[in-house]
Amino acid sequence: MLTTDTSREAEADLAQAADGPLGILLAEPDNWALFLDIDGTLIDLAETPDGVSTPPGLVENLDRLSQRLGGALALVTGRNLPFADQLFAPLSLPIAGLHGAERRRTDGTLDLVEEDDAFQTLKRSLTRVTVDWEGVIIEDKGAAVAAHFRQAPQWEQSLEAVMASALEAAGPGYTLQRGKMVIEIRPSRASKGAAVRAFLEEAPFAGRKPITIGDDLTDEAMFKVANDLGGMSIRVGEADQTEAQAIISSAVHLRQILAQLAQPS
Ligand SMILES: O=P(O)(O)OC[C@H]1O[C@H](O[C@H]2O[C@H](CO)[C@@H](O)[C@H](O)[C@H]2O)[C@H](O)[C@@H](O)[C@@H]1O
Ligand SMILES: [Mg+2]
Repeated sequence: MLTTDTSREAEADLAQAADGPLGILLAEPDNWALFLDIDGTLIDLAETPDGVSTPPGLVENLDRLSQRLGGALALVTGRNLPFADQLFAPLSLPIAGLHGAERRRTDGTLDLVEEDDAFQTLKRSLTRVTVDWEGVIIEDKGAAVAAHFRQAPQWEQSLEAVMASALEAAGPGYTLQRGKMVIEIRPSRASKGAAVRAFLEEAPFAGRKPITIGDDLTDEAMFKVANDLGGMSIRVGEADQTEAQAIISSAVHLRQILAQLAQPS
């Protein structure tokens, strides 16, 4: 029974869940691994980075689905690990954070990035330079930093210039990452695609084909990996250009499909 969004479109999505692109998870749960982006995919976008919330039932459904897949379900996000973890507590799923640069494996071991003094100085300087730019938010994620302009699109060009010169100061270990109303500097050592490949070398992901689901530019790297490995790539929401093989219309609809897939059979 649907508890939210009873539109015809949503019901059609639900009816198609078993027959649609994700129905394969029910048919062959031992053959597939699921890699899920967070913002704009599992949870709805909000005006500010801290303004997001986890919809009721999502944690329980992810837990059930993970069990159904023998644990082969991982989050792959631009967030840092502590923020993502508090969104899905008490679950502690395998996860790649900072766009793939950091990982927590299924066995709980961590692969983290140390931020150095120079990067801390750079983040402080970004905050100082933009302090009077009303609506701009600098999100400190440890070894990555995001400059948000969702509430202040008039600052986009200025932020592009500031982030470009900050990237030069950060040096070759970092790269620029564009996203929805955001410009980020993140470690260049791994992408979301590389994180998916790394998970696929480890139990319980090894030997399975990946299904990657995301909504933004950063997710294109994991779409490409899924396509290259004979898996499946799904974009949430329409995009002018994407490597994804299929589209799911919104995060709401994806959650409804996941809820159905998570139901006991
Ligand atoms: O890879 P994701 O899990 O999708 O994370 C990507 C970025 O998401 C967050 O920013 C985006 O969501 C915010 C909250 O809805 C929104 O206000 C912002 O405009 C979006 O760009 C997050 O703040 C970033 O750190 C993530 O990298
Ligand atoms: Mg996203």
